[in-house]
Amino acid sequence: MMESLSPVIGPKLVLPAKISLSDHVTFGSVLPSLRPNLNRKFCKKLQVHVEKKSPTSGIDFSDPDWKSKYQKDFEARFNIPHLTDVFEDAAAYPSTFCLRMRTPVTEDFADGYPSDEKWHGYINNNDRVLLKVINYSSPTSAGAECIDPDCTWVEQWVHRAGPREKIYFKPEDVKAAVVTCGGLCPGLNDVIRQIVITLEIYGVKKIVGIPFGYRGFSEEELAEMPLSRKVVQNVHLSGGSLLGVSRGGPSVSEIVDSMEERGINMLFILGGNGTHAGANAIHDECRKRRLKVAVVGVPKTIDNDILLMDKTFGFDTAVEEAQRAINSAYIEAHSAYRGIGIVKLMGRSSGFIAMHASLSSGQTDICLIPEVPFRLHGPHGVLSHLKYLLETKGSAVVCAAEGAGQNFLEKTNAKDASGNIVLGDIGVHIQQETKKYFKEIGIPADVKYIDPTYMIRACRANASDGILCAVLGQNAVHGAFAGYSGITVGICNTHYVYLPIPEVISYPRVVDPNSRMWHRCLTSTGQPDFI
Ligand SMILES: Nc1ncnc2c1ncn2[C@@H]1O[C@H](COP(=O)(O)OP(=O)(O)OP(=O)(O)O)[C@@H](O)[C@H]1O
Ligand SMILES: O=P(O)(O)OC[C@H]1O[C@](O)(CO)[C@@H](O)[C@@H]1O
Ligand SMILES: [Mg+2]
Repeated sequence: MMESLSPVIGPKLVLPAKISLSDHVTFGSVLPSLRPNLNRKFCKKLQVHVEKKSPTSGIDFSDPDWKSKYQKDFEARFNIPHLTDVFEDAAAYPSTFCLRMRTPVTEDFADGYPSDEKWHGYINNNDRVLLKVINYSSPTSAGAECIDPDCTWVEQWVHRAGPREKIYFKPEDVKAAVVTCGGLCPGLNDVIRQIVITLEIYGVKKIVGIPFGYRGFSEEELAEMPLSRKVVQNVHLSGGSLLGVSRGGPSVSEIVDSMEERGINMLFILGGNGTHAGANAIHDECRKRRLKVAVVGVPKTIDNDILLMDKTFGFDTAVEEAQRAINSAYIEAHSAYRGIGIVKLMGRSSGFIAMHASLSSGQTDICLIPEVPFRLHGPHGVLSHLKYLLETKGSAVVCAAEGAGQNFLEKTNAKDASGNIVLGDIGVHIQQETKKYFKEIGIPADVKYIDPTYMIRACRANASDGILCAVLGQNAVHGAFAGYSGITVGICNTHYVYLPIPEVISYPRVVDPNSRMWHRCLTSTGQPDFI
């Protein structure tokens, strides 16, 4: 059945005024700037949560000043909350963070490591990073992200991350806490380590880890873990989280009660979309209670589903591990008589892992992601193509993201402790349907199924993620000392930035089927349209 919806954006639409919701129209195929305008019914169908308020709705593009108005609005949206917004007279102090340091004479460095030189390597509060760097000449350009119908160039600046000259906390008054929430992700220990090391360089002595995610704030048997450079020195050499992770847990007000009791005034929260929603709510609650607290997030997700960033830490490592599974599937399939290897990879609502692992391995013939609808049966379905591949190549490899093809599976309505929907197993389904299909048509096929599940995230970070984690961890501490709260750290166009939390979690980032990267994946696999 076809549904229709009418995104409202202005007089001239880049998209047809009425989008027919057929299998061809997905959230990802709609221009990113228009996505927030899509109606909830449409987005619910695609399991994508959409911001209520659109950044572009209500803009009159016939107004000659629309661009400056948009830029002003953008600046306000990307303003990063600061302690002085609430505490106008909050005192600022010269930073105790210094790189030209001397070896401390004693263990006592309450004022930061000693230095005899004036340090001039700080970031100016007015430094900005350009969020979007491509000037698309036409909305029809592959992957074009447009604000107005003509795809006019609009500068979008965000705040540069790094150490500031003035800090808003005296190190001796700080009790800093680190917490890791959600699922595991390679690099969690690397980030914890850098946060602790950087806090010590500022001169902070009271640093604790909250065990097992937000639950550690409420469950009495979970004692906070004292952290120091000595404790974290080698933690990055193993995967997982030194502190443990969990889903679900106490309410925001219970968390803030616990922070007050413990005297925590700097909180570093590592997690994905859900965790960041929690972090923002904790920040809001602290403001409501007029607590001088800095809450800083560090986005963690192997799924890479956080908006605006080049990538999130752990993603690269997960892709590297995932391609090993694809390689095994390829070897099995290639060595078998008429072999088919099927690999299922994590990716709840985004197919980034499957797409990148398919591209990096170069051994995938069919890549299936949640953002691109497909059929299994029928003349244009996946199974017919598998038959063709067996006939022409002798073997085939399918890589499916866990969120792909959920429409083929029965919904259980089951949810995890955080309220995330528990998905059906698309990998097993494809395996069963493939076996059935080839049996029915009387052609032999040797089907091998690999589900690496937790193996792609329960490992230590690779070198590239290790560096990203180090920079993000350090910047999180610089942001907190600079007096910012309700922010998260990220990498945009290879530069490091602070972003207000609501802007990065208004909906999960998904693969854009109109992007060059998806086109490259299609070029690499050579797969047809399965619709
Ligand atoms: N809207 C919300 N407000 C407050 N807390 C939330 C919200 N959503 C989730 N949380 C809390 O954040 C924590 C982590 O959420 P979730 O399990 O969804 O993981 P995540 O951060 O999205 O990471 P992952 O990518 O592994 O799913 C949980 O403890 C959950 O209770
Ligand atoms: O089994 P768990 O811990 O709930 O985690 C599974 C989920 O975690 C993720 O890796 C990250 O959100 C998803 O891809 C996956 O659905
Ligand atoms: Mg989540």
